[in-house]
Amino acid sequence: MIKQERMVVTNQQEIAHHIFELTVQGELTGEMKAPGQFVHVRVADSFEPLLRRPISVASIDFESNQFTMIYRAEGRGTTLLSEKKAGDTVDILGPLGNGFPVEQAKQKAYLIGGGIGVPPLYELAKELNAKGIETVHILGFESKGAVFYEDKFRALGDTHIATVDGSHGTQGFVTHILNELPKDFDTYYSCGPTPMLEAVQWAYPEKQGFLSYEQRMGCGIGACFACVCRTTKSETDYIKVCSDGPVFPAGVVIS
Ligand SMILES: Cc1cc2nc3c(=O)[nH]c(=O)nc-3n(C[C@H](O)[C@H](O)[C@H](O)COP(=O)(O)OP(=O)(O)OC[C@H]3O[C@@H](n4cnc5c(N)ncnc54)[C@H](O)[C@@H]3O)c2cc1C
Ligand code: FES
Repeated sequence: MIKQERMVVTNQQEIAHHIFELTVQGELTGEMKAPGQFVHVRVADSFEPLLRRPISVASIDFESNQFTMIYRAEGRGTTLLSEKKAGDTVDILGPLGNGFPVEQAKQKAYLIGGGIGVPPLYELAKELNAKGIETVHILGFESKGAVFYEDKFRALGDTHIATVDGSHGTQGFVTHILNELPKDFDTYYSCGPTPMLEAVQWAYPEKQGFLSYEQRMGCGIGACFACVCRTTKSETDYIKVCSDGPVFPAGVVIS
């Protein structure tokens, strides 16, 4: 069930350049169903900025009723959010959308992420590992200073890093790493910039894949049509990324 709750900040820290890890506590956590779901965050108590910011759930701890988000503070809203301290409260609406289908992987999965698309793959990796699925993580960032959670992913499986400027790991994009890796997996999951999702789909036309799309949002609950995309089904068929997605099987969304 979707809830709106003033959740309590239990921790906030900068874990890479302009990248913040924010953990909050409250009953809304208990409603989360799948990795890849997101929440809609009211970044300030003032009238402005009015629109909530969509942020993915990066990690869930049901025992302590806490979940963690990882976000890049770049615009006005996320910069305001980065000023929250432990003990403050944040107005959160969620959980929203449909996440990654964990049950679809059989033995081995590739998790492919780019930039701020990496966070939801962490909870996904945890849940797949808990089910005995081997995960390989292929993660792309701008530069060494923007890399986060490398050790946490390594603790869960084979992890490969690409940076655009070559300051860490392989120079280039995740696709440079994919070209070198065997195709011995049954399912891939991906989240990141749309051109990256397109490239991943092209790389594995024969594999089962699930992609998480990012789209500008208004309501976040399927009521305003701000986030519609066309689909491959027909000229007139549309989906709403917020409520039908953000995760879709490969080959469904025309981006
Ligand atoms: C389903 C989903 C999950 C996301 N998960 C994460 C995450 O885990 N970590 C993270 O850092 N970012 C994530 N994003 C992107 C994040 O929502 C934007 O970076 C953020 O809204 C920008 O807000 P701002 O205040 O920094 O920028 P501003 O420029 O002040 O934003 C102005 C308006 O544009 C919208 N907007 C700007 N950029 C984006 C964008 N890329 N996607 C959607 N709306 C945008 C804002 O929501 C706001 O309404 C996600 C987006 C979606 C749709
Ligand atoms: S954001 Fe309103 S319908 Fe998707």
